[in-house]
Amino acid sequence: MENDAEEDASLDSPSISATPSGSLPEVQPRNRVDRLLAQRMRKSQSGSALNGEGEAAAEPGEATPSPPAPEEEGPRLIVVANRLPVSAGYASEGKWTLQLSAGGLVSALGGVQGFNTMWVGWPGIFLPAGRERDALTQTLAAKSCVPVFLDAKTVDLYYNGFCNSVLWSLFHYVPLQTDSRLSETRTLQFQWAAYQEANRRFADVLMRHYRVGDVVWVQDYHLMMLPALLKAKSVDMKVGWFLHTPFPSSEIYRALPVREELLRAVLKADLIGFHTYDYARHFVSACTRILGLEGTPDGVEDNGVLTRVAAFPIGMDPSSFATALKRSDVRNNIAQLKKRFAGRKVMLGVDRLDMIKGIPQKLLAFEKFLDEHPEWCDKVLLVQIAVPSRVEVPEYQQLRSMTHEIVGRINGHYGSLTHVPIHHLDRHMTFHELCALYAITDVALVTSLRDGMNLVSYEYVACQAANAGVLVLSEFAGAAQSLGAGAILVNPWNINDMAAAIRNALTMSETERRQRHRQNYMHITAHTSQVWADTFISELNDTHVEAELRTKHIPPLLDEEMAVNDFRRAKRRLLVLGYNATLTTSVEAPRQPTLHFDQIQAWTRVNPRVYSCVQKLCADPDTVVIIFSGADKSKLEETFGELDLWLAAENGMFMRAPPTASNASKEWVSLVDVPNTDWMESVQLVFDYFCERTPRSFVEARETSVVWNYKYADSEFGRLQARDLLQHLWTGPISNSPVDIVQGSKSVEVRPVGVSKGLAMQRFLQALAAHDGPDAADFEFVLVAGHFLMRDENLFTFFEGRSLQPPDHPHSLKLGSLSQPNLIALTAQDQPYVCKPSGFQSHAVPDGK
Ligand SMILES: O=P(O)(O)OC[C@H]1O[C@H](O[C@H]2O[C@H](CO)[C@@H](O)[C@H](O)[C@H]2O)[C@H](O)[C@@H](O)[C@@H]1O
Ligand SMILES: O=c1ccn([C@@H]2O[C@H](COP(=O)(O)OP(=O)(O)O)[C@@H](O)[C@H]2O)c(=O)[nH]1
Repeated sequence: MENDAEEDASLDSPSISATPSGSLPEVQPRNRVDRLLAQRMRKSQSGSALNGEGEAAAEPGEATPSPPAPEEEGPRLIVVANRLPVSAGYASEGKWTLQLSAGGLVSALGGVQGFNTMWVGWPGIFLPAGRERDALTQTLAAKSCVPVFLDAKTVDLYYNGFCNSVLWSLFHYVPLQTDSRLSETRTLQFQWAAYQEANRRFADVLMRHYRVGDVVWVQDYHLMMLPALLKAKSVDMKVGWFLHTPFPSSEIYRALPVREELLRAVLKADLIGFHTYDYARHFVSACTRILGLEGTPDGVEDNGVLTRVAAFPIGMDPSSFATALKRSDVRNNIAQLKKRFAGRKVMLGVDRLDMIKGIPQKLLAFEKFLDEHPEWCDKVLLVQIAVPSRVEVPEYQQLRSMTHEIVGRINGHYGSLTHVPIHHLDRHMTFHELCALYAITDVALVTSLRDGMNLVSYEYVACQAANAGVLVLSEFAGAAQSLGAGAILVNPWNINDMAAAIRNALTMSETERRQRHRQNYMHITAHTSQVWADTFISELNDTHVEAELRTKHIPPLLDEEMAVNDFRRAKRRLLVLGYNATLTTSVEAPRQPTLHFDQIQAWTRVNPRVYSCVQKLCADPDTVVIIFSGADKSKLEETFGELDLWLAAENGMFMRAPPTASNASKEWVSLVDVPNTDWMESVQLVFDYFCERTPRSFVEARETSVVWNYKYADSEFGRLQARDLLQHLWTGPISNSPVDIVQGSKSVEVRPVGVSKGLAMQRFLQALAAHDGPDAADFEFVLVAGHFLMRDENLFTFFEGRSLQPPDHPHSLKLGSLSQPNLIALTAQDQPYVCKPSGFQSHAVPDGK
């Protein structure tokens, strides 16, 4: 596309960054975070000299990007895209012309105002370091653009190769091609290496310009590694990623050889956006099925860290088209075109010449229509703009030949001396030429085989206020989900259906046309590119603040010595201890393919040193100990039954008081209502089936829960099996049962809904007070140590911010260490407490206590 750059963007293009004020957008504050941001925005707006002087905002559709504002105060929006909104052309020594780049991404972002925006991207030209590169950099700086220079080889492998032959194809449901030559395999490796290298170059350039507080918005499939690279350099950076193409079904995506690397890298962003809910759902499903992560209604969760995933349908700027249609040159153009095509209906196609746009299918449907309705032959014509795109890629070159062949055939067959059915233009139109064409068209044909959104359909609607022309729209374009009500939807693979749709559109009554147009017009004016950008950025700010708040919940490392002192000083103490992997000695399971839970039970032993420490602690009348475990009652009883401590089995489902506690019996009591367990048998059957398929995994069947554990299996294979197992469970035995599925690091547990350690802890404290008197639960020191899962074990939140002391007590509870993700510790002192992942055997039991 960059090759046919002719016009100067300053004369004939929508504004790409009309931000004379350099201000952030005024979005309606929705919550506390929004209000804070809105305050900041107002501050930055009032500080803006240009705004303060009341300079008019640039006219949409006409203005050039605003000058850079490197010295301006306040956060900026940094848009990082493969391509800058302008592509460079050499004029003369030290002089460069800039041409607006093509495609919906640039059109949409061009319609966005109100941000202090800086662009980072490739300028579409190869230049060695030196005077000319410096001159171009300066020219671009005047448009708030920062170039990332790439060499020809990198662009070929990264852009033509990995981006367009691999990712673009696959994301549009075109299967990856395999060549029998060994060199082809190497090519993919080189392309992948170049893709990573190019992403690193973008990251390096961005980091040279980034200022703390800036919002970084990464665009599209070209830069999927960028969120990870940026976060590695600055963990606090606000990073959003938006995909402009479809995200395919995980069944398609999983064919990609580097599927995991790309997913993991984009997941580092704070917010991930797609055009439609379907694409977002596909992405979440790819993360759950390929990475084994958990999909939630808000996004994807990895060990307690959430990446927000949501749909943000893009739009365009209808006002720039309305303004353009009033210009005298555009009106003259409209008049000329009307005169030229008088007496005939005009159909229009505007596409980059791309396989996904379904241009051959459109032509074939037109041919079919003419064949079936010869009476229309000299009464209708199709203007097809096929903008050259990615001209270096062989598939695009083949498409061009094929398209020309079909056009030639149709024109040869159905044309006459006075009429040419298809006006096919292999060229880029200027914005104002396009406006005129849109305005005189009776029927627009958008026949994409797949399309992220398709803004041409929006633009057509924007220019049809007078005519109320008909939009024939592929059901495979993202736009079908927003403009489907007013358009005639077609399956582009069904040529007969499309031919019928053409007839329907050409003969539709004016009343119906106006009704359909009104429907679509309402949509495009409500869902503009401005709304899209404002919503995304506002959501990104919120998400980032929420993530920071969550991170603050992760306590700092504890100081061991201080913890011991705190323990000594405290008058009353509570120790909440896990069992498995906290008090036990780890053992290597024998290398046999089949393992049974009974065997595992037999090997699992409490570390003798730890046991004697726990014994001493229990003997202390001021220290209360409770062992909190997923294990069943019998195991806990057999191991700790003689000690003067509390036991909570099956994650708090059952509790037993110490044998010596006053009024205590050796009876287990249920902490929550004993649930219906009708589902257990069928779940166990599924688990058994997976045990057979997964060597060295085993099933633990308890009274009210069942666990499939693969900690001794091959971890990679186990993870894949766990993913499959989850699918089986969700669609099978538990689909209507009152259960929770809890995914551990190497296990899957099904348990009654609502059983949680937080709730059980609350019941335990009540039981303690009932047994030992109302003061028994007044602790000055609390330690919780165990390999508790982050998501389901809400012990953390139970203690967090809670003072077990009377309000005037000097000690408040404080969160402790996370020296290992699953190990938590709390203390009642001001200073945090140390607890090592190896358990607390080395330090938690002070000598002489
Ligand atoms: O930069 P190119 O390789 O020349 O390609 C042009 C752009 O094509 C793609 O556009 C997509 O974005 C539109 C706006 O969101 C959407 O309506 C359309 O369906 C997509 O195809 C590509 O995603 C961009 O990155 C390119 O710049
Ligand atoms: O000759 C042309 C053809 C297209 N476009 C613009 O290119 C964009 C195409 O965006 P769309 O979302 O339809 O598809 P994409 O090309 O991004 O896949 C639209 O804004 C068009 O106005 C243009 O400026 N000149």
